[in-house]
Amino acid sequence: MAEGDPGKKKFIIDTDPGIDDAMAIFVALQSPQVEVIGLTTIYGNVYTTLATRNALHLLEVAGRTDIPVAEGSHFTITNGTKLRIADFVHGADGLGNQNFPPPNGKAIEQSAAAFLVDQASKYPGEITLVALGPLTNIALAIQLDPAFTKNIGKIVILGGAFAVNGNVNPAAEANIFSDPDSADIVFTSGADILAVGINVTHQVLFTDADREKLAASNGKLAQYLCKILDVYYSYHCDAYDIKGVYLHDPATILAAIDPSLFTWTEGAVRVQTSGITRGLTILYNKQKRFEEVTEWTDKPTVKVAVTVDAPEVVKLVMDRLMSL
Ligand SMILES: O=c1[nH]cnc2c1ncn2[C@@H]1O[C@H](CO)[C@@H](O)[C@H]1O
Repeated sequence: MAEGDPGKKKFIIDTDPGIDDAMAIFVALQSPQVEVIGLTTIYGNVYTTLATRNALHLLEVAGRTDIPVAEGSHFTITNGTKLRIADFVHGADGLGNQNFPPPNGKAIEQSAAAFLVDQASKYPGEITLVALGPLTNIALAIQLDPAFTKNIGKIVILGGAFAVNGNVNPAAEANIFSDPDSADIVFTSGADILAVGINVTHQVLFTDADREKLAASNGKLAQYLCKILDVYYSYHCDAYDIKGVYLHDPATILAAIDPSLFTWTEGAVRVQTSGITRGLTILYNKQKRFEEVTEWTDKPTVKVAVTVDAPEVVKLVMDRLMSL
C-alpha cells in the first residue's frame, strides 16, 4: 500500500463502477493533489461482486494495482436484498458491455466498513472519503466504530436531489433511493459532510464535442473511456433527450479536491425512508425557527452544493483524463 505523502490529500473512494465511476477513479488517480489509499465497493450501478471486479480491473487499466480494494456490503443496512441495479445506465457489466477479461488482482480480506474504520483511525482527520454509490458501507462504518465520524476527515457524497426531481422517480436520486436508511444515518452522523446532488451535477455536461476531443487524444485512459462511454451516451439520449452525459461522479471527485469550484449552503439533511417519497432528501436551511420541534431540530449541519463552475469542472476532468 502507498504510504503517506504529506503534501497530498488521502482519498478513499467508495464506488459502484459504473461508467462515470470509472471516469471519477481515473480523475482521482491523475490528480497531483491526491493520493488514493483505497477503493471500497458497493452495489448500485452493478451488484457488489461485479463492482469489486470492476474496481480491480480499473486499477489494472490505470497501472495502479498497488491500491487495495475492499469489498462492501451485498445488501442494504436493513438487510434488504431486492436491490435496484442500474444496468440500463451502464450496461450489464457496468462498463459499457465490453466484457473485459477478469482482473488478476483480488480484494483484501477486510470488509469495506472494517477497512474504512481502520484507515480512519490510522490517519485521524486526514482522509477524504468520496462516496459515489449508496451509503451502506459508510453507515456500517459509523455503526462499527463510534469514533469513525470523528476520525474520518471529510465525507464527500454524490447523492440527493435537493429541491429538484430525482432520477429514479420524481422524489429520489439513485444513490439515496438505493439505501435511504443508510443515507439518513450518514447525513445525521455529525461527520464533516459535503453533499453534491443531481441538482448540481446535471449542470456538468460532457458533450459529444468533448468525447471527440477525448477520442482524438492518444492517452491510454482516454482511449479506454471512449470504448465504454457509448452505452452511457445512449442512455442519456433516451432518458433526457440530450447529446452528452452528466459527470456526476467526476464532478464529486473535483468537489472533494477543490470545494471552491462549487458554492455551498448549510443545514440539516433528513432522508425519507418509506412511502412514495422514499429516498427524498430534504435540507432544512435554518432560516426559520419553527414553533414545533421537528425531525431536523438539533441535527448536525452538513454542506450541500448549490452551484458549480461547470466549464472549469469539465476542463479539469478532460485534462486529467488525457494525462496518461
Ligand atoms: O436514471 C438513473 N437511474 C439510476 N442510476 C442513475 C440514473 N442516472 C444516473 N445514474 C447513476 O446514479 C448516480 C447519480 O444518481 C450516478 O453514479 C449515475 O451513474
